[in-house]
Amino acid sequence: MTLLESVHGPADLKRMDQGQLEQLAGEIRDFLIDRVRRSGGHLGPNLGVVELTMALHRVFDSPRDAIVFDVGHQSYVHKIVTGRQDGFDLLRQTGGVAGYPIRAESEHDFVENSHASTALSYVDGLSKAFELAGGGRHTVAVVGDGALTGGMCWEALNNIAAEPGRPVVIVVNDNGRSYSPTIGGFADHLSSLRLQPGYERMLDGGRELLMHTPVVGKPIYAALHAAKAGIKDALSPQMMFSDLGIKYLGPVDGHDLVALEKALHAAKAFGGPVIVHAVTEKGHGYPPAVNHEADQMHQTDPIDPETGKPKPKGRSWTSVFASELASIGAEREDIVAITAAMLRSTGLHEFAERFPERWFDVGIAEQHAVTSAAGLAMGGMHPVVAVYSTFLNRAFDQLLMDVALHRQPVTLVLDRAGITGPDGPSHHGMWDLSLLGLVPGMKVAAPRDAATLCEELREAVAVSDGPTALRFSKGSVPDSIPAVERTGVVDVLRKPAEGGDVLLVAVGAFAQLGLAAAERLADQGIAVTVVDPRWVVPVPAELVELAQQHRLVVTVEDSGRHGGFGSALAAVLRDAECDVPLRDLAVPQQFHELGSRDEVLARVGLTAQDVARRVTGWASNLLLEAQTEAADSPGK
Ligand SMILES: Cc1ncc(C[n+]2csc(CCOP(=O)(O)OP(=O)(O)O)c2C)c(N)n1
Ligand SMILES: CC(=O)[C@@H](O)[C@H](O)COP(=O)(O)O
Ligand SMILES: [Mg+2]
Repeated sequence: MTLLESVHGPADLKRMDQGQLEQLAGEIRDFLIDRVRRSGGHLGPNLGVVELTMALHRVFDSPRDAIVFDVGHQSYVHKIVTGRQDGFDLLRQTGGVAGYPIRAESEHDFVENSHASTALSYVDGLSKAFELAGGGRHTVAVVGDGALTGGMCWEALNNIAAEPGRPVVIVVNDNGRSYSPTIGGFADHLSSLRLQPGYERMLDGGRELLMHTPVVGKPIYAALHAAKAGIKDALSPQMMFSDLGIKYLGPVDGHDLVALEKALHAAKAFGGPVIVHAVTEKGHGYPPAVNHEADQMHQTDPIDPETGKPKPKGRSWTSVFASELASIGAEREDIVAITAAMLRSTGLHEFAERFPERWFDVGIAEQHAVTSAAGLAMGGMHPVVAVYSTFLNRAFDQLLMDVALHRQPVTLVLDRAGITGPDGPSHHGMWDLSLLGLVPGMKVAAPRDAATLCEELREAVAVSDGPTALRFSKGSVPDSIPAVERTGVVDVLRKPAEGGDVLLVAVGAFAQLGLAAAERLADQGIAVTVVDPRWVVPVPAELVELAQQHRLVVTVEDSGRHGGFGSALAAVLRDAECDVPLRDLAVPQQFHELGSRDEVLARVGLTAQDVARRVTGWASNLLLEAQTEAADSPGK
């Protein structure tokens, strides 16, 4: 039996001696590499927190003490040492362990939301609750250097610093990277501290210095800023803002179990808010991850055991966007690009390589990204802000009041729109259409293939009097789904010779699904016209006339039903006094349990077969009614 097989909970860790712990760390790394190569997942981040997580579970008493992981993508080790090794055979899959903490999985898990920069707010609240309940419980936030660039962290720090008596431990997991190298003034100071010669000297012999390092106050980077002048000045007492009460311990070698445990015990004993600055390496212990040039295997797809590489995938929506934006950038100097710490995964890297002065990485700070874009637009630029759909949620007010209210020409490119899959319910891009439909002056396009993505992107950046957005899915993109004709902005993809009974309006990536359902329905004698609206906010007026030419309108969309395209079209038909019945098929407005994109879509009935079955039911009733009417009034 391996040591790892003997670990069923944190208590097993606490019994181990130093030699066993070192051996266990190696076994956990081997376990991670084996399972994540098979399933895909966040290999780099988790290899970087093996020792840190082991030390946390030895020093603190989870779940009595709450350990909260920011984002949560780096919680695999936490799961491994809290009795869930077996679930890794189906990591991030139905029936296995999720790739993020899940409360229903374990009492050791607190936060399921994968949106960054929330952990400090959670521990602020948890620590208040623990104190109100009598105290005696610690709260620990594990927050990455990337997550620390998010504004919520600073809001939380401001509150945590206000109460020096609360036992809040903030472990900064500083590996210098988000997806790409972490940016920003604070990150610079962290890295300057991490890279100062003095840091190495401290590591070698000055451990007691770490334990008695005086306080650093808010803003932390002000004290770290002094690090640029040399490590000794930065840590000298007069530099610290002790009156603000956040003690700073570090930097600590995040792969040295002894140093980590010393620092964490010191933090635990302190009894007030304290930061432990752990310096780690993403991918640590696995050279293919450490040396991975793009993002140190932040996120890997399943690796083919034969080739040792991820299975080849088709051309992605993201790659089509990446090359088209770079082309547009060559034609227009006013086009600038903004990423929130996800340059490559949102496809802005090609633009950035070609126009190094015209792109900005703002850190994991979507709110700032959108309002900064409004400023860039006011200054004469046309910003393109590329974010995953789900992360736009937190920048809604900035879009509404900083961009749209001022009618500024900002283009949002929402990647991973719709059901995404293995990253769970907080990652699905199912809220954007409901939110964007609320914004006066907003224009939203939903391309159906590579050709319409390029076309609609160009149409979007041509708009100069308000915000525009494109939304497209995760994964492979169809090259071209041709239209048989275009009516205004609406593309007709399928037109029955003798006129249609049903008008099927298929939004964006669901064009293929709509066409497949229409084929099934044709086999049953139901004539279906399939159209792609292309621009879905506001609803194209052409759809009213098209609806009036049919007995039934059905909409299919890969977005939340509440406030989605179908409900917006229904309102437009009502306002036009068009009484053709409409049925809207969309993602049910709920949090969808872990599963692949196809599994989740099948669960909610968004497959060609399900759509055809439901349309058959509706159409048959309508046709029956029509026949009955005809029989009841012959000669009419
Ligand atoms: C609000 C938000 N924006 C973007 C992301 C995508 N994202 C997931 S992990 C990550 C990088 C996190 O970096 P860091 O906190 O340093 O953790 P590390 O991966 O280095 O351990 C990003 C940007 C997110 N989860 N939440
Ligand atoms: C944790 C996080 O937000 C991302 O790393 C997430 O895993 C999305 O991954 P994809 O880029 O594969 O959609
Ligand atoms: Mg990091």
